[in-house]
Amino acid sequence: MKIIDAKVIVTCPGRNFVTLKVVTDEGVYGIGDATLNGREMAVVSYLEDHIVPCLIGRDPQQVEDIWQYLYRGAYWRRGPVTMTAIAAVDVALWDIKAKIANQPLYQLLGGKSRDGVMVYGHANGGDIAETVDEVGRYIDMGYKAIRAQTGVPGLPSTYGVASEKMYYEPADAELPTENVWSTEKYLNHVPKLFQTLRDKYGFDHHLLHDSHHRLTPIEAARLGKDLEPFRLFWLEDTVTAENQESFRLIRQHTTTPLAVGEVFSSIFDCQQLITEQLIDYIRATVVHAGGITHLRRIANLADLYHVRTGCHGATDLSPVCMGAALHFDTWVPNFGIQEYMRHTPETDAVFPHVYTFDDGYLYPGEVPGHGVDIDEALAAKYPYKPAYLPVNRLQDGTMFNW
Ligand SMILES: O=C(O)C(=O)C[C@H](O)[C@H](O)CO
Ligand SMILES: [Mg+2]
Repeated sequence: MKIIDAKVIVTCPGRNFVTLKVVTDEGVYGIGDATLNGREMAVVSYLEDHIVPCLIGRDPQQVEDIWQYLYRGAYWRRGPVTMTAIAAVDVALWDIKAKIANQPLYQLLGGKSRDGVMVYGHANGGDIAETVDEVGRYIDMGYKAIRAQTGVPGLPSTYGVASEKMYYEPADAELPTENVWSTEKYLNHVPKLFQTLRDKYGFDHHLLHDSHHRLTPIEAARLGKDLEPFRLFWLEDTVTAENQESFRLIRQHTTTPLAVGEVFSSIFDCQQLITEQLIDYIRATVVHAGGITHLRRIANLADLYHVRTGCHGATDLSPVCMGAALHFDTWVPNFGIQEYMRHTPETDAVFPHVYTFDDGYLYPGEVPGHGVDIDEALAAKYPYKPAYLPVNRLQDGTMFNW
């Protein structure tokens, strides 16, 4: 069997998605997600100009060898653009392998470790009262775990608070929108949200929160301590993790479980975080961390150190990534949770899929492969639209982390 074509498809059914379709001489094809929010076209070029020519004529069943060829062969290792492009190839090849085997992909990884994949949804509101109502809505939909984000008084906008409640999309403009941030206001407000949520709904549901890389280690330690009485499932992305050892300080001060890693692209971004047991959940994903082949290495390392998985699953990760992630989650022994932000009906129509949600769990489905396809004719009706993620400034104008 040989690869005869590899096509990069860019579509914007409300937001941009980049998809790689790898076609074989026997007619079997595989699909991989290559979406890197706000930097989509860099991955398109990486794939079209530098990867596709190297794929033609290769045996698609040599998934590991092709991964190594693309990773080692580039000489310039790692980085989000490279690893997203490699991930797209990897997932497409796993899809092909599972289709040839006539098995759902999780069977090739080692089979089922659980019946369903527990997911968390995103409840958010402009103020505490609205967020509390939204959490109630998620509980009514069957969710066992809910991330709660609220607007902060005195700040015109806050990360995680959306007008379109079910379909959060932060990449909202042709040039980056400017947001304003105050750590003091945020730190004073967030514990009140979780106090109100636990008072109203009790302790039967998992609650999560995302600080979106805006704190210093000592601020994160304080927030973690303040949130301890409310028993969070996790506190996410308190601190940017370029400096992995900064998590030591947070760890020394709080028992609130810590999650990080949605922007990680390789095992080296989290090696110290994992081996020193500085985190509880690793959020690296199939699409941004080198595909199933590389994410599996990260998860296996994490398993040795009591770290569980909690894959990123925002709307900018396409249904193709979600499908692949659900097969991974169904197999991975040290599974923690899977993020699940729903895609719009327009996106779901472009990417027909067999995964289903029921009572707080997602199920990958039983068809051969990862179970997600692309309707190319429909995709062509939604041309690429430039869209950037916002940037963030402190109240005095200083550039900050978004
Ligand atoms: O889903 C999350 O936890 C996020 O933080 C979402 C990110 O802001 C989003 O994926 C950026 O593209
Ligand atoms: Mg996050």
